Amino acid sequence: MSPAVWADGLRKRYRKRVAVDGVSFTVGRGEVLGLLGPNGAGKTTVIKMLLGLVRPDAGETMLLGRPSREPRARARVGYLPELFRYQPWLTASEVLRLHARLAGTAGDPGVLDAVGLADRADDRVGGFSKGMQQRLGLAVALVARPELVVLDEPTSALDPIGRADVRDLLLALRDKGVAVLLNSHLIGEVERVCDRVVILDRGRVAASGTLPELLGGRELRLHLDGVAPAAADRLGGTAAVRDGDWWTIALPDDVPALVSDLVGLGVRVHAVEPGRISLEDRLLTILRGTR
Ligand SMILES: Nc1ncnc2c1ncn2[C@@H]1O[C@H](COP(=O)(O)OP(=O)(O)OP(=O)(O)O)[C@@H](O)[C@H]1O
Repeated sequence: MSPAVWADGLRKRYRKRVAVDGVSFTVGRGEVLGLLGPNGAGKTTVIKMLLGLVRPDAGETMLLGRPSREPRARARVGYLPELFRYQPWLTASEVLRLHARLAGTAGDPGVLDAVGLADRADDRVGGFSKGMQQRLGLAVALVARPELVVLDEPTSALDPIGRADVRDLLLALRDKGVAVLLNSHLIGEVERVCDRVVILDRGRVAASGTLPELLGGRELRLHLDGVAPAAADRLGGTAAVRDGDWWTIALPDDVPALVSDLVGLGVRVHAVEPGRISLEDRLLTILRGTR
């Protein structure tokens, strides 16, 4: 089956400013991909090129196996834009009916419930709080039962419970085989739900990979006591980071040999575990390294 998103060599320049400079990536069916990067990195421009809302200067995009410019490709795609407003005089269910009709489907009657707005179905959107508008935006993105959902900052206005609800919603979509492209500055949220991450910086892909590829397996944490200078040398000397009885070192090739050497040097080894840095730390390292 063709991937949900296929983007190859995307470029976009606004006057003299290069916004996107050769970006390629894919989103598999049923995969949740996070797009991360600092302000102005080009994330929204990439999303708009994918959806045919901005014309790329170069590069190609396919959605669900069809060129993005074909309306039939976009019919199976749900989109929550970063900035949006619905007609304030319509009720929530009228907004949804309108969008279902525009998509040419009967619409999914369960979406208001899924976003926690079932009890506000007949209220006018003009009286909704920001977070409620964002929930409605999510419902609009989902109403036509899409195979791909593109969400640009879906939780910026949501309270912590709302964010947790959206996380559950995204995981449920993935379980149904729906692909999700998520643009969010909330790194913790991306870390919790995304299978893979693409990090953009100044219009280019600075790094990409699965979370284990980006975060895991590079460090080892050890809980030790009785570390004499010889043992500290074996741990890497000044390269080892010590926090009380916990030591963090670069992952050695042979962990059992290290442990046995430490024991031989009189160290008591209480715990040895893979060190996993946070996505936030990794992101900062990558972005600082590319500047
Ligand atoms: N319509 C436009 N006209 C001129 N420049 C634009 C336009 N849209 C985006 N840009 C420029 O392109 C660059 C990338 O912007 P974009 O909105 O894609 O970034 P972003 O990664 O989504 O940022 P943020 O995290 O702040 O939303 C920025 O330098 C921006 O000023």
